[in-house]
Amino acid sequence: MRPGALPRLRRDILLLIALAALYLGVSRMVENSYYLLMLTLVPIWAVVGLSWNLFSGYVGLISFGHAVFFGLGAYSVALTMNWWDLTPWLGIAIGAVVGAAAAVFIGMPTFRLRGHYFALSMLAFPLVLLYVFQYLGYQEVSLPMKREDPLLWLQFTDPWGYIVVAVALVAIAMGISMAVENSRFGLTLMAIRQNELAAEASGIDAWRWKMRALVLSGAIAAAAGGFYACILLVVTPEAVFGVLTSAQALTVVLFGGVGTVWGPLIGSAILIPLAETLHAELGNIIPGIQGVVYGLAIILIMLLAPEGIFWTVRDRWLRGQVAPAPALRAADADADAGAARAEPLVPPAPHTAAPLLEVEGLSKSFGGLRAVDDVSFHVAPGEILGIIGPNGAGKTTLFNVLNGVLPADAGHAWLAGEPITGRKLHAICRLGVGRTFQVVRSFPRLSLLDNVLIGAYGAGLTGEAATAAAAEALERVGLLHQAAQPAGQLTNKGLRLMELARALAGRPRLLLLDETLAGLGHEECDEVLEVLRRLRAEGMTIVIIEHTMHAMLRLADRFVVLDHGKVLAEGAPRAVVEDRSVIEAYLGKKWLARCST
Ligand SMILES: Nc1ncnc2c1ncn2[C@@H]1O[C@H](COP(=O)(O)OP(=O)(O)OP(=O)(O)O)[C@@H](O)[C@H]1O
Repeated sequence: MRPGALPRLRRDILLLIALAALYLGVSRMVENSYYLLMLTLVPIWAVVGLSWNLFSGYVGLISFGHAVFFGLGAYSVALTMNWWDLTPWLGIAIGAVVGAAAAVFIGMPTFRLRGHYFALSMLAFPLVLLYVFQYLGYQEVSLPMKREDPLLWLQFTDPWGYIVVAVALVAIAMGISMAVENSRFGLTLMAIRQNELAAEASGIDAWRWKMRALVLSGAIAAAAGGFYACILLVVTPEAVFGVLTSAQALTVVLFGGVGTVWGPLIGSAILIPLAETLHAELGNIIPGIQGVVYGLAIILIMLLAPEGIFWTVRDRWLRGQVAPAPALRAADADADAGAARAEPLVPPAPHTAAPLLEVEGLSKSFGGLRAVDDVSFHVAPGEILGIIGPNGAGKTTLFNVLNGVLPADAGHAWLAGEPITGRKLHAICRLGVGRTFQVVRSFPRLSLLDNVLIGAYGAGLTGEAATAAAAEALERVGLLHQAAQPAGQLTNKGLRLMELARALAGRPRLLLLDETLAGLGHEECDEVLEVLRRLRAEGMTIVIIEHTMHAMLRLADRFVVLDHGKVLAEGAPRAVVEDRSVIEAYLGKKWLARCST
């Protein structure tokens, strides 16, 4: 569980129980059968919305095709009842398994796609299944009437029975969503949504987590579809695989609030009654009025509250309130973690003459441009190596190849003898390569502590051990007192130190720092240098790209100079900055004049 999650979870569960009791109480008083049906549909669409939110809301990949899971669930119940006389309870369970399996098949080819390409590809799956089920002759599958045992066959004479089951279903889906949101799972998904590359560079296997989210989401949507079949008693491809089904799932979440358990509930509670009531009153005059309601809802929400009602209301509520007190002290977290965290945050430098990082003949081209050209160097344990060179020399590309953001065209690199080239970004991080970026990659909506926790999770830590590692990393960079602050509110210095802490929480053996001092004032620069020196004193090995030469001269043990992708010079800092070729290619005549005075 995430730090500080328990009180929030308790409060949310109590609120959920109160709302469920209120809903059941109010619906008990309703007698009109159409409105009873509407009151059954509200929780069902909330469940579908929750399932959509579990994937698209947290991961950030918009799905236009959740009808595929819903439809498979509906057909699972209808067909298993017809073929094998199975109770819908079993049919719903089978549907959930089918939905989860479908998620794996859908996720495998589509996770390569980004943004609207992913969204459009998802649209194809329910459309394909719609025609497949029509072709197979399942245009209209009725559920056999079984009135003898209403609870077993989910065929109630009192329509309120359906509402009770629907509320139970939404409570389960909410429980699952709350558990996800307050756990490592949810935090990891939110990090992937806010900055996938940063999450990967922190050791998170984004593909695997996305797949887990889609499997869970598919299973829940299918369960909702299964119960929907029990209410309608007839399943047709258009009703369950149709575009309106996916649109409804998406709309209730966008309207209520994306990335929160309450969003789908709010969206469903407002939009379903609105659409159904208008349909009942005006359906004869304006056929398809529901589609109009959902379309208008999307337009309105995009204009007035783009993140949904929940976030707009919450942000207004919180505006002007004082930021919460610091979440924890590192010492407390350490005590909590007990024996769970045995390894130190900065591993002692090995007593060996062998290099920690070896790079041999590394090359990377973009079309005809050789950004990194046959680069070789090594870094000793505990050393700080400065990579310098003019703009466009290939420094960042070198880092990108070293930590797996880009594949190398040629050459190899080893970390403590283990090959790292050819491995994936998160795998290289797990081997012990921590990275910060030239343009800071934070998770802006998450607190500082949560940002750094991602680094600990990426290293495979969980629970108290992860919290302790994150708190210790924040303490090392001097940010523990701001642990509860959202990263989006940090200054440039704060963000750069946060990235450093996130890399440290993953217990790296080697840190790759890309222009960590960029944009900092003199005093801020000194503060960050002090943090880096302390890390070096503890044995951390660092490779740092930096243009601020006066800082580099005070920090680095050795320089490698890159120019046009090639190593131009290498050696002790003083010798390198007095090298004529380096002065001509990078430092300039002003530097020479300054050195000679
Ligand atoms: N994804 C890319 N696609 C095409 N060209 C790229 C890409 N990334 C970098 N380049 C080019 O490769 C060269 C090296 O870029 P790189 O960012 O590695 O240089 P750098 O030394 O880090 O520069 P700076 O000091 O300005 O950050 C540049 O000419 C750049 O335009």
